[in-house]
Amino acid sequence: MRALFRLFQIIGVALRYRLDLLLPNNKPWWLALLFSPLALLPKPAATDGERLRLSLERLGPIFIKFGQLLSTRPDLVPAELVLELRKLQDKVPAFDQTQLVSIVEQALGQPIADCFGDFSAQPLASASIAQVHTAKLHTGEDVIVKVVRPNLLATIKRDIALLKVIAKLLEAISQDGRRLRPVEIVDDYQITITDELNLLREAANCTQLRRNFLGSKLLYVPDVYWDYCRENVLVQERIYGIGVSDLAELEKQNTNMKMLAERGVEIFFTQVFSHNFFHADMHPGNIFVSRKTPDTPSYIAVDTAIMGSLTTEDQYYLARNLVAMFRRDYRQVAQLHVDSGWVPATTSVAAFESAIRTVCEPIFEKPLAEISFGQVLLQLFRTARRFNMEVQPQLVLLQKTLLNIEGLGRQLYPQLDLWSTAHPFLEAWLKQRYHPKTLLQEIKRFGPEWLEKLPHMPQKIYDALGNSENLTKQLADIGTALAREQIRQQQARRATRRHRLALIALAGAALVSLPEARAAIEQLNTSALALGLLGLYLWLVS
Ligand SMILES: Nc1ncnc2c1ncn2[C@@H]1O[C@H](COP(=O)(O)OP(=O)(O)OP(=O)(O)O)[C@@H](O)[C@H]1O
Repeated sequence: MRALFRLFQIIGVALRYRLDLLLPNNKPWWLALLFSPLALLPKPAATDGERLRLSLERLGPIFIKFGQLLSTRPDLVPAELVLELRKLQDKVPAFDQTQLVSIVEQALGQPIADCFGDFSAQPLASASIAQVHTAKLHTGEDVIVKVVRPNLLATIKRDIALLKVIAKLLEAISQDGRRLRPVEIVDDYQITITDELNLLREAANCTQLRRNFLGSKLLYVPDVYWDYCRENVLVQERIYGIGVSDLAELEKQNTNMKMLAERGVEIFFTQVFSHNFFHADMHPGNIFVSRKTPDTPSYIAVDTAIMGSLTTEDQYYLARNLVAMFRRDYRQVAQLHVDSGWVPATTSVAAFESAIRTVCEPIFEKPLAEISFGQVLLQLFRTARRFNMEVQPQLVLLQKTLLNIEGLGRQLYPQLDLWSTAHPFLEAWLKQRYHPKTLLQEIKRFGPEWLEKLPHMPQKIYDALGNSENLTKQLADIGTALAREQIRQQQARRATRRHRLALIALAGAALVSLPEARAAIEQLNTSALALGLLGLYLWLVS
């Protein structure tokens, strides 16, 4: 019942903001008929993007977050909508204080005062999924307490189910709608938002990221207090950095902006290639700059809910692709896409190469400091999609993060030359991958596993041979059935021909035995007779 009410609410908002005008032009007749009365209404003054943003804001946090996700998919969503959706803010009112206390106490199984010395009921931040409070542990450490909003799961489930219905409808009504891949976007969203609900997952990601950068000059990750972490409560060391978008404050302490921007890029590539574990929600609200050593500045990252990692193969192909792209070796880029299996093996490498060249040449004509790495990848994936590249969620996540990092870096230091920072890193990584030392390490790493499997190998080979024998037999059976069917069809064709021959012979005998018919035949000229005989012959053999 609630879902039905919500559906009507969504339809009401969609009509109010004339979202029907956003639908593709080639909609089916019944839908056009359904919307035809709306044509009588005056044309709205606001742009498509503005109306979409306002309607999402009206539908609440789950839709706002969905809009934010859409804004990170310029590979699918038109640029005008992306710009407008980026304005979506999910700052929502804090939830009731008594509810807050009861959630924390229930989760931790003890009164708040027993855990924290100084718990602030006033949130430091309040977003759609969770809100963050400050506190002090009895041992003296300053911490933040992140608490998931109550009753969120049911709301998310209901809203996502409705979003899926809308997405399926959009896919069903037109080809343009399908091209936007709405179902895929909603699925992606479902995974992201459900992951964000589980703070134990975020805590585990945080611990791993912290370990990866322990002792690093580039990035600091706050510690997690595991004793106080539950699925809906996270307690973490409080950090006191400068927000990365607070340029005035950064300038005030004479931060080395060039180094800061370059270190951002270095962190990204270290995470993707050295650790294979990257922070995939790098928006400015989650990144801080340490107040220590402004001449060699370092970052602090929070909110590790969304992390990405690639398969070893994707890591390798990505590195080679980036290097080939920047050498403008489009043939190799196309070939790598085929070799990696990102596009089907049947793809014409020449046609793909030409398409990549068409989109990339205008980008590479610019000076290096103006080239957007993220845009290059975006254009590449867009082109690859036309060649049936399967969507690789982790690669999309990576490309989105790269766009974020780049945007951030250029804000700090507009002349940032990403390629000069990234290139040596990628070349070194590729070289190191084939270094005998690395191979030895791999053997050491996987050696015990291989040894473990070795005694079972003869049995496995025997089974595989058995399976292949079965397969051969099955193929032989299929072959026999096909041959039988062929023989049956041949026999049927022969029988038809015999019947037709008999029919012609009978008709001929009848014609010859009738004097009138004989006279008529004699009247026919040779070409008509030849044509008739040819017709009879074709009928016979058809
Ligand atoms: N360890 C911390 N120390 C100090 N401030 C923090 C810490 N963690 C989070 N914050 C503050 O709280 C804000 C929200 O935290 P966080 O991003 O983890 O929550 P969120 O609900 O996922 O928000 P959003 O959806 O906007 O990313 C951060 O932008 C930051 O200002």
